Amino acid sequence: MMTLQDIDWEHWTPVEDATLLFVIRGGRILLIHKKRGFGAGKINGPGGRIEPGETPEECALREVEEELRIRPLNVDYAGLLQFQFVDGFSIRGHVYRAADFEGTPVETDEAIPLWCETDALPFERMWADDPVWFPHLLAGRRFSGRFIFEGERMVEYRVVEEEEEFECET
Ligand SMILES: COc1nc(N)nc2c1ncn2[C@H]1C[C@H](O)[C@@H](COP(=O)(O)OP(=O)(O)OP(=O)(O)O)O1
Repeated sequence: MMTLQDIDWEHWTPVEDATLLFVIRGGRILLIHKKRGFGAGKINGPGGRIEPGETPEECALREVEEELRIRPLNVDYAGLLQFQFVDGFSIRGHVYRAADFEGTPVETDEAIPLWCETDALPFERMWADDPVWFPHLLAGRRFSGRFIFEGERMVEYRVVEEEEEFECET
């Protein structure tokens, strides 16, 4: 079975680059029930794949607007997630948090909005990696994580807190 140590992470290039953006306000976090795309059927943050010519932050804002019709405000970079699947697929997630937003979240073709208390998250309906990095996200810390997945099963992971300056180029 593939392990974290089998991968040269410094030279690792993902098949896909994607984003996640979490609005966290007043003890609640805005999640979505994902209707299509990778991870359809799960609860996740709004987000999606980065398009050519787009920065990760531009993608994060575009995806939230497309999926929930809101505009996040006071956005800051939160972390980086590197997912390697044993079948060869890989995806890198650039994670952002926002302290506020304009508009009203609505259901779209892509997502159903879901406000959750930050101390009662529905991890059983989320990706298996989420419980290991959400504590950093919710605490306002920067983090990075490396993960091996076999299908939807998380085989191994390493998540660390990062310095403020840490950010990744695509
Ligand atoms: C493997 O673990 C993962 N955990 C979490 N929390 N989120 C993940 C994981 N793997 C991928 N993601 C996220 C990253 C992106 O937000 C989406 C994938 O992008 P998606 O397929 O939704 O991309 P779109 O461009 O929106 O695609 P469609 O236009 O076809 O909907 O999953």
